[in-house]
Amino acid sequence: MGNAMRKMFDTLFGNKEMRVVMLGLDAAGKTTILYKLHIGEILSTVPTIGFNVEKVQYKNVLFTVWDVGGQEKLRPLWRHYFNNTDGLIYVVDSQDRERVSRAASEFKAIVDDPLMRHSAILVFANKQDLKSALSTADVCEALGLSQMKGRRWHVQGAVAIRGEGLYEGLDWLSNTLVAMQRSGQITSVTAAGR
Ligand SMILES: Nc1nc2c(ncn2[C@@H]2O[C@H](COP(=O)(O)OP(=O)(O)OP(=O)(O)O)[C@@H](O)[C@H]2O)c(=O)[nH]1
Ligand SMILES: [Mg+2]
Repeated sequence: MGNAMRKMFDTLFGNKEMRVVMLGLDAAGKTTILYKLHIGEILSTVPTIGFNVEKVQYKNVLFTVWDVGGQEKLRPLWRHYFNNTDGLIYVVDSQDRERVSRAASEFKAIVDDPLMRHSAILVFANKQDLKSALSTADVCEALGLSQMKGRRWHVQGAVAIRGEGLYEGLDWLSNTLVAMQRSGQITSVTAAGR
């Protein structure tokens, strides 16, 4: 099907395409989440150097999900993925209590970036299977989500290695982005249009 035809079908049937960037500290579980959503399987992962990108269809939304490596030396590259992003998925390793404040400061830098100011924010409080994991409410508090004004956000507890919580999170993200766009709200900013 040609591009123009596809666009017409998409408009008729209400299909939407959304760009999502998935960030978080190294070993938070981002690549595990991406492939669980894309192929329905848990792959054994290695630390991501650079990025992975895959399409994920959920209901009538086709997400293009960018999963970017989270190691410290790679974090300055994150901002190169912000352009034209409708949704941020921020993944936190809930068991990594030592680095939760670092996870919070990196999160703040992302959501304060002018290119990300309209994006909907889904936080996965991942690794809830581990005994000493922070609760979803603790992760919410550590990231200062309640103090964020004028933003659409949601925290979802998850166990990526079992696929738990992932579709609940995507459900929120797709419903929120579709509702925002239907009501005329902007969800993304392009660098050129700043
Ligand atoms: N126990 C547990 N382990 C998990 C969970 N999700 C991911 N992991 C493990 O955490 C490790 C890191 O997962 P990745 O998906 O590679 O992490 P990442 O966020 O992509 O890391 P970078 O690519 O370095 O940024 C792997 O050994 C995963 O199996 C989870 O829900 N529970
Ligand atoms: Mg990775």
